Amino acid sequence: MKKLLVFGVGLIGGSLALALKAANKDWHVTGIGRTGDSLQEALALGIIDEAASDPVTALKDVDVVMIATPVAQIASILERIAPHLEENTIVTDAGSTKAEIVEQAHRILGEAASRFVPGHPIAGAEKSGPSAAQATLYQNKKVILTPCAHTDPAAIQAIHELWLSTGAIVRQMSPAEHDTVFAAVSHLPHLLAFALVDELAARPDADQFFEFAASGFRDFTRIAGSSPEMWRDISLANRTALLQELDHYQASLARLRQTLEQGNAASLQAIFERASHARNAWAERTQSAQGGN
Ligand SMILES: NC(=O)c1ccc[n+]([C@@H]2O[C@H](COP(=O)([O-])OP(=O)(O)OC[C@H]3O[C@@H](n4cnc5c(N)ncnc54)[C@H](O)[C@@H]3O)[C@@H](O)[C@H]2O)c1
Ligand SMILES: O=C(O)C(=O)C[C@]1(C(=O)O)C=C[C@@H](O)C=C1
Repeated sequence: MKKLLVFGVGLIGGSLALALKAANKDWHVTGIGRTGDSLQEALALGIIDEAASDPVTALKDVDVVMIATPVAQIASILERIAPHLEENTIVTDAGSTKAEIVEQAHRILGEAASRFVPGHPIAGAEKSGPSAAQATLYQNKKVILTPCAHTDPAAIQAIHELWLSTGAIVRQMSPAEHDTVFAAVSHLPHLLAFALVDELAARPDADQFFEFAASGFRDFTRIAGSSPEMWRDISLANRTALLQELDHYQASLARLRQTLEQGNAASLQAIFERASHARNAWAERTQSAQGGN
């Protein structure tokens, strides 16, 4: 019997529990939450075998601790578990940002930081909570691990194998490289979607706009339905890289605005052709890699 302790049994932690159970019936999963209600829901859905409130007893004989809470909660959870971690317990996380979490883990866990394997599954949705969890969420999706030179290779291997068993494709990066990349391809797009919807919704005649918004608006803004707490925490934790991406985007919008103001059809066409070509080529590559994005 292998024991997994999940802090935060929502979309990401719950999907990991379901995927591991689907791959190997031997996993026993305990959940620790912020509210009793969501743990009861996770129990009822068969995501966890047990709900716990005291991390000290819950940590006994645990093989893997997965922290899948919003990123601003991770440091205080590490502080709660640090004094009670057993020699063989490996700690990992699923946070969407990595540099700040790695720094916190080193500071809080001390020696035991060698058994902290930072991770980030590149799979998700705009839905939250245990009811959104799915056993198949990670199939053919990338998971990024960001260990450092001090991370125990056996711990890295164990977390690598854990994700492989969910059907994921595992890659490694440095925390800084991770945060730079995901500021551009994940965090900025979420900010833009939130900003667009917020601006439209604040207009006195917003209802009319929403009444006629169709699939283009739906595609662009799906992610604005995501958890506000999660995205507040991601934005703040990756603030430096995100501000840089915002600057690039604002410069690009300013160029586009000028082109439009000038009525420069050739320039507009050139910008749209480059973007359309790059977007279609990316979509084809990710589709031909068995849907792995
Ligand atoms: N949603 C995505 O698309 C996605 C993808 C990859 C990674 N992530 C990351 O995974 C993590 C979880 O995201 P999610 O989408 O599963 O969110 P979620 O809201 O579905 O689940 C998070 C759960 O954590 C619980 N929680 C909050 N604070 C807690 C605490 N102090 N102790 C214990 N439980 C606590 C919440 O009650 C909730 O049940 C976040 O760090 C997020 O950045 C999310
Ligand atoms: O599909 C979505 O709704 C997502 O936002 C998933 C998404 C992404 O940006 O691609 C969001 C945050 C994560 O950390 C990883 C994946």
